[in-house]
Amino acid sequence: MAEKRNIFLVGPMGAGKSTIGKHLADELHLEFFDSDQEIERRTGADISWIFDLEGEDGFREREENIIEELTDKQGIVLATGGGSVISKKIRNRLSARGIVVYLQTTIDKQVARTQRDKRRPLLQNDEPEQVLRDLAEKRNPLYEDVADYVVETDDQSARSVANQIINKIGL
Ligand SMILES: Nc1ncnc2c1ncn2[C@@H]1O[C@H](COP(=O)(O)OP(=O)(O)OP(=O)(O)O)[C@@H](O)[C@H]1O
Ligand SMILES: O=C(O)C1=C[C@@H](O)[C@@H](O)[C@H](O)C1
Ligand SMILES: [Mg+2]
Repeated sequence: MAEKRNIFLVGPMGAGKSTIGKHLADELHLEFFDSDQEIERRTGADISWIFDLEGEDGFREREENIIEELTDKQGIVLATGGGSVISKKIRNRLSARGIVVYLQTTIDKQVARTQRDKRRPLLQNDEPEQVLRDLAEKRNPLYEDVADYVVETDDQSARSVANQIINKIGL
């Protein structure tokens, strides 16, 4: 990958972007970033708090800025926020600056993987499964549109998904 030295992970909440991204960066000796964690680190506020204070629009603006900045780097693995692809600007930026891998999963797995932690404001309601279905309907075409590679994550450990990505990309 002479001209494209970054790997960007996209996909819905619970697909494993943050977890798999760390394994991938370790294996490839690349630097790891996570847009959600970077926003939290810089603001000193967790994502739910940012949603409360600034609304989703405020969060999306921060997300766009941070992804623009991080994608200026070379030699990174970036786990993006699950909703970041709704921005055309972000999709274009990801495509231009690296290899984009869409981590796919089923709604059932998403529910199982996200139900225990309270970090995701969009799922803090009585019908998280329905929310995930509605988001999938809107966003799956966007993940597909931006992806160079699609990898299914349901029946493998995070570490083996990372290895599968490495094999697929041919690194
Ligand atoms: N392939 C996998 N097999 C089993 N568990 C997994 C797998 N991938 C991720 N997990 C677990 O699922 C949970 C959610 O994963 P993670 O936080 O990496 O998702 P994410 O895609 O980054 O979500 P978000 O968009 O909300 O940041 C974590 O507890 C993680 O350990
Ligand atoms: O799918 C989404 O819209 C989100 C996913 C998470 O990564 C966070 O960016 C936030 O909880 C919103
Ligand atoms: Mg994450």
